[in-house]
Amino acid sequence: MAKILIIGDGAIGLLLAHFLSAQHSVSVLTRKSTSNTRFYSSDNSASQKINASFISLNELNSLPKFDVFLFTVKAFQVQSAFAQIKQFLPQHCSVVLSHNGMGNVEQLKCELNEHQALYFLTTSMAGFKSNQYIVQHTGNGQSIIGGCNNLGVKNSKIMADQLTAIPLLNASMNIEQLRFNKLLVNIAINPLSALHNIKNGQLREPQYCSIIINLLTEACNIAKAKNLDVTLINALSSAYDVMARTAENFSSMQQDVAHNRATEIMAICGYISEQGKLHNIKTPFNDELLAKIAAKKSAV
Ligand SMILES: NC(=O)C1=CN([C@@H]2O[C@H](COP(=O)(O)OP(=O)(O)OC[C@H]3O[C@@H](n4cnc5c(N)ncnc54)[C@H](OP(=O)(O)O)[C@@H]3O)[C@@H](O)[C@H]2O)C=CC1
Ligand SMILES: CC(C)(CO)C(=O)C(=O)O
Repeated sequence: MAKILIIGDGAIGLLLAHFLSAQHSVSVLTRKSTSNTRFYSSDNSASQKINASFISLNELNSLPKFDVFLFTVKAFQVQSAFAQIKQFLPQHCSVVLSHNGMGNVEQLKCELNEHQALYFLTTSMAGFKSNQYIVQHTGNGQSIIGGCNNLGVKNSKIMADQLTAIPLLNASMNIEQLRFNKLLVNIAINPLSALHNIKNGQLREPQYCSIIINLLTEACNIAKAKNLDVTLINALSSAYDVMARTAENFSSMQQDVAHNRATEIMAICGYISEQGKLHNIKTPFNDELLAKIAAKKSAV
């Protein structure tokens, strides 16, 4: 049984707390009340109490050391959350990041020692919070974990076994490729659904076809420059497949914009724009969408 600290009690943090607490001792770092009970709810069954301790930052000093630190905050919150937690990392531990979009891994790699393994967890499970203390589990999907530094790559299978309470979890030796594949889906769906205030399935209408092709063409040019194995036809096919499977859902970015919250646009189209500058590749469609979504709410 590992001692796991989940940083962030959002939808994904609560879903993972629910599943992992079946096999491990789980604490969840929250900025909200620590005394309220949190609940997990799914379509077919009654709500269940999440069997984890909810703690605030100033309680961390007095707790025994954790083995695993799992960051389930938004992409643009990782650096500040990590800065708060760094002093509590033991010499030997595992750090796991889980968010949509790119970024953060290179910065965190430099902050960890050779005994601190770094992993990335991508997940297609879906949930939302119906209030501050209840998570609704709305979709079952695969989760994949892969190592991001030497120790993480070496131990990725062991880590997947340790976190096997997460449904449909597998290990990958090429997590960067998988992250990029997920990025392509998010580029095709998130900003356009947010801009036009529509459900994912509505993006299959013909008027969105050319912009989706242009956005993904730019992203594929970046992937090639990074020697990743990506083709436009596969990127389009995955994006339209997810649109069909999540046709009735609003994307996370649509929900962020609708609730006037900061979005993850910098880690999605912003990443393509930034990499375009680095590799001298033009990315006008991603640049334009980045500007339009950033104008709605500053993400940083
Ligand atoms: N929800 C989903 O179905 C899916 C989400 N994802 C991705 O997973 C990531 C998390 O998503 P989601 O759970 O929906 O996002 P939320 O915004 O619901 O959760 C993030 C949580 O982190 C908390 N937080 C941020 N910074 C800190 C900090 N320094 N210390 C403590 N808590 C902190 C926030 O607290 P506060 O409320 O106080 O700001 C918030 O509760 C995102 O990248 C998302 O794109 C991926 C697949 C599916
Ligand atoms: C896969 C997709 C697009 C599902 O809505 C998603 O990851 C999101 O909304 O952020």
